Amino acid sequence: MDLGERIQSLYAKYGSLKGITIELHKQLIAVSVRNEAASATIFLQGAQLAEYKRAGEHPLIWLSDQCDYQSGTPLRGGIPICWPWFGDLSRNPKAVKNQICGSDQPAHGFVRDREWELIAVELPDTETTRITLKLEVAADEIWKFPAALRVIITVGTELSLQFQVTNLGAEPFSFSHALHAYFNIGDIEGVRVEGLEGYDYLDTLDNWTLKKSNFPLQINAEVDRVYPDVAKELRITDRKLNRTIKIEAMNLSDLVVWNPWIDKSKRLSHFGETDYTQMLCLESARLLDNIVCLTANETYKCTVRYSFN
Ligand SMILES: O=P(O)(O)OC[C@H]1O[C@@H](O)[C@H](O)[C@@H](O)[C@@H]1O
Repeated sequence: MDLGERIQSLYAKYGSLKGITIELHKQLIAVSVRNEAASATIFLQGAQLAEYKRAGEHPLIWLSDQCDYQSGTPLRGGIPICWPWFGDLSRNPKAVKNQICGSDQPAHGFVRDREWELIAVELPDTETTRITLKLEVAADEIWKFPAALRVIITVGTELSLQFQVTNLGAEPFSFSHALHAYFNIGDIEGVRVEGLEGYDYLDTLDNWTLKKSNFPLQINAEVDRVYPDVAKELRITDRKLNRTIKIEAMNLSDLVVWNPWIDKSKRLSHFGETDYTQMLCLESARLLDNIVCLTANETYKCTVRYSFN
């Protein structure tokens, strides 16, 4: 099916549902959701939630103005799904690395730029819309294990994402992964991340040295950290937007905190030089000692709830 036919078929299936619009952003198809509580935009490529906004409020999720909406290029911002490895493949445990053929792979796995299928749109009440996307991954030259992935996005007074993986083959496989959320913030110098105090982290900018967080985290330089086994509930307090964002992760033990600051911003794709002041990534993840191993027919599920007040 070409792009036009795909849009037509999605429109025929879901276009008459209240608050649902099928959109084309240059080369990419998105489903736009609007209900009494909130609005959101979800791209089929990568099952990537790109926007979420509660009615009358500032957007919760940051999306770059410089996205080019081209097939094969993940959008900068939103909540990319990183799977079956997170970050640099060479930094993943052997169980993940050894499954991947070819070491010269892009960061964050290969499902960010795959076309997912929209399989359900549900409207349980006037303030809630639930969107389900699915991707079947076949054994190929990079990855040898058939798997079914699902992302269930609930748009309402809060936003939630459930990620599921089922092993469809006979062999077990392992993966790391993350829901790489970019939060929209008023000004990076006025935010604090609370809930990490007392936890250890690996400072990837200092040769992965193990360090301890003693205070709520304030960001005034480049940050790229992996926190293994963190609290299930974290908060971002944002002085400028006068709000507190709550992140509740279920079955996701780890967290990555990332802000590129000034120099790295200049090297990033689709990222303006001062965009680092408006975003902060808190990425709920399963990494390092907490990677997931699935045997035949087994299903893994995790959920993150994002809310603010
Ligand atoms: O440019 P990408 O592949 O989307 O990655 C962005 C960032 O993603 C973060 O998760 C990593 O910790 C950073 O090191 C990385 O730069």
